[in-house]
Amino acid sequence: MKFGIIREGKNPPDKRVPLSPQQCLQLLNQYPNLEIAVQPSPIRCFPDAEYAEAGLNLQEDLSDCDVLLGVKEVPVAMLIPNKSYLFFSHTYKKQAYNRDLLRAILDKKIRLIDYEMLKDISGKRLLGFGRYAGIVGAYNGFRAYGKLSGEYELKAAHECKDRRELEHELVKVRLPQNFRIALTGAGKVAGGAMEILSALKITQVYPDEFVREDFNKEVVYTQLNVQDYFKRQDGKPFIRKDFYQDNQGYESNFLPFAEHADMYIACHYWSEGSPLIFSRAEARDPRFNIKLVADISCDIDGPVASTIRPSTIADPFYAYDPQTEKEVAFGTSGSIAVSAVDNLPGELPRDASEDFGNELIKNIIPHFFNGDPQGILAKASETELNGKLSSYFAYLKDYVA
Ligand SMILES: NC(=O)c1ccc[n+]([C@@H]2O[C@H](COP(=O)([O-])OP(=O)(O)OC[C@H]3O[C@@H](n4cnc5c(N)ncnc54)[C@H](O)[C@@H]3O)[C@@H](O)[C@H]2O)c1
Repeated sequence: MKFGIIREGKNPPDKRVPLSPQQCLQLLNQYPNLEIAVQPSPIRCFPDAEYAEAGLNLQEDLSDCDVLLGVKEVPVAMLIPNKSYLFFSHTYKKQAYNRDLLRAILDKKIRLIDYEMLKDISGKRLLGFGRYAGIVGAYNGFRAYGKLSGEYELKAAHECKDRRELEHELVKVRLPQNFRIALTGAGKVAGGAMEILSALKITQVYPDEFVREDFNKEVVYTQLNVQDYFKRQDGKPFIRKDFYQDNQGYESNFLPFAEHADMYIACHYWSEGSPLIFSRAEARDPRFNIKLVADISCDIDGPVASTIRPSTIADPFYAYDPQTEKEVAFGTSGSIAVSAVDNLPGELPRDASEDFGNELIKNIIPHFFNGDPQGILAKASETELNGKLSSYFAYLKDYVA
């Protein structure tokens, strides 16, 4: 079997890779029947020279490969017919902007395995860039706080060579006594963000303690899950499974936490129809105390009222005025500072890529060699080599018609 690592073709260019040079070598050692070719690229975070130095073949034409691996959507003109591809296609929710891409994939008889659809038997996603989104997003939150307070200045994450340098920057962070942080979510993004909180040695407390206790001037944070920031409208106990099955009949329970928090790090997943976490009206409530939101989830005009637009790596911060419901200059009195970069892993592309590659090697690649007994690859294949949608994605028929 021959794998090919494709050059990213989407604009703006993405520097991330699915496998680093060392990870390619690890795979070649592990699977004697495997070959790997790398398409040259001027923009990768691991330059061509590093792949070449590792002894890997750089080749422009990947038509002799069986499986092609990328990161972002592959432009239609770059698709090679009759191959298996792995990348993030953003098509499973029938996203209109990628309809022509999926049509072309069917037309060219390509098997598309979408990274986002690779799940274990319990339905948990097996790989993604979420952890590094959490790491960089939380870091950006503390960078924003330094600017807001004028107490310290952190280097931008994308100017740090790697995660080590980024963590080293954290020694500059100075927070006031009694500073309190609320964090929503319990997935990979939250895990990454909590790595930064733990590097800062910030103490975690239970949600009920967070709203009740005095922490004797200690800086603390609390992690809130759906049952903490939402409640049932009928007052009955919250059962997570029921909420995931049907999100109607719930409302926000976030205000008690917003009343006791100075900073909010949003790491939840949010689905259409779920309650808002805090509304525009709640942001105006005199009890609402949050001054800074690091919104890693980054749903625009969604559950976090202050996230009115995404920000960029080059210009990551803005502010929201709850009274006028408009954007104002960062630092404006009475406003909520916002950090809402929507491509966070791109700020630390080497570390994020290595983390992704490790999960790919551990959780996915073995199934190319073991007959895929649990159907992990099969269930993530939106299309087949015969030019048809797979049975798992038959619901996309009207989308590609
Ligand atoms: N800004 C970026 O660059 C970036 C990068 C990667 C991921 N993300 C976003 O971060 C978010 C979290 O990603 P993840 O992989 O940790 O997600 P996940 O699927 O693991 O879910 C995270 C948590 O969200 C909560 N949750 C689940 N369903 C919910 C609902 N309907 N309403 C409210 N809360 C719910 C639960 O606590 C769950 O543990 C996603 O929205 C993802 O798109 C952003």
